[in-house]
Amino acid sequence: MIVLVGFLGAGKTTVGRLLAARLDLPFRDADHVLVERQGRSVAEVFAADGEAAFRTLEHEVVDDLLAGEDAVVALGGGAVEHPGTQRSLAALPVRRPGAEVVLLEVDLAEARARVGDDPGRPMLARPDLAAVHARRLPSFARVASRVVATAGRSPAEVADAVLRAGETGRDA
Ligand SMILES: Nc1ncnc2c1ncn2[C@@H]1O[C@H](COP(=O)(O)OP(=O)(O)OP(=O)(O)O)[C@@H](O)[C@H]1O
Ligand SMILES: O=C(O)C1=C[C@@H](O)[C@@H](O)[C@H](O)C1
Ligand SMILES: [Mg+2]
Repeated sequence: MIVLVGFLGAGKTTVGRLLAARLDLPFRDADHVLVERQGRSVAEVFAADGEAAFRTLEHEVVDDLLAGEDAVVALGGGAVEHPGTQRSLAALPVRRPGAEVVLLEVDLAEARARVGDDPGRPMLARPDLAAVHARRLPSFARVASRVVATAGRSPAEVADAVLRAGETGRDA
């Protein structure tokens, strides 16, 4: 199992699909599963129930995916904000030997350039998005077993780097 984490716009969904195709594994995206279960968009859940409720729903989805069939799993950009999700990710290599949590790195400016002002990503409306990005960095680092830079790389090049990073833990 490969689990992709990283800030919104890092390319988890895009690269995850490519990796799954290359590895001949199913692709699962926590945001898509949550939306399917809720019958509502991410933006609708944020607007009606708030971010904390979204994180609780997201945690349930992530735990199910981590315990489920072998797959490439893309998480939402804020999944590490939930302490239970952090614990589940930290425990993954013990629960599933060989499983990897891969951090796709992106800085805030690049992330913003990629996603624009997508209304489907309600976190973009936060005036303190820079602080959100900064406070997630240590959580990403704590749960990741591999780290892959995405700046200046196409999604296909990022997927290559994820596969290469298996040997060293870092793709530099
Ligand atoms: N390496 C890359 N270089 C340039 N653009 C990219 C790259 N990876 C993804 N993108 C583009 O950035 C946008 C966001 O990508 P994607 O939806 O895969 O990000 P994400 O990490 O899944 O975000 P979220 O956390 O919001 O789900 C898409 O338009 C995608 O085509
Ligand atoms: O960074 C975030 O907090 C989010 C990222 C997306 O993947 C979605 O999970 C949602 O838009 C929240
Ligand atoms: Mg995504």
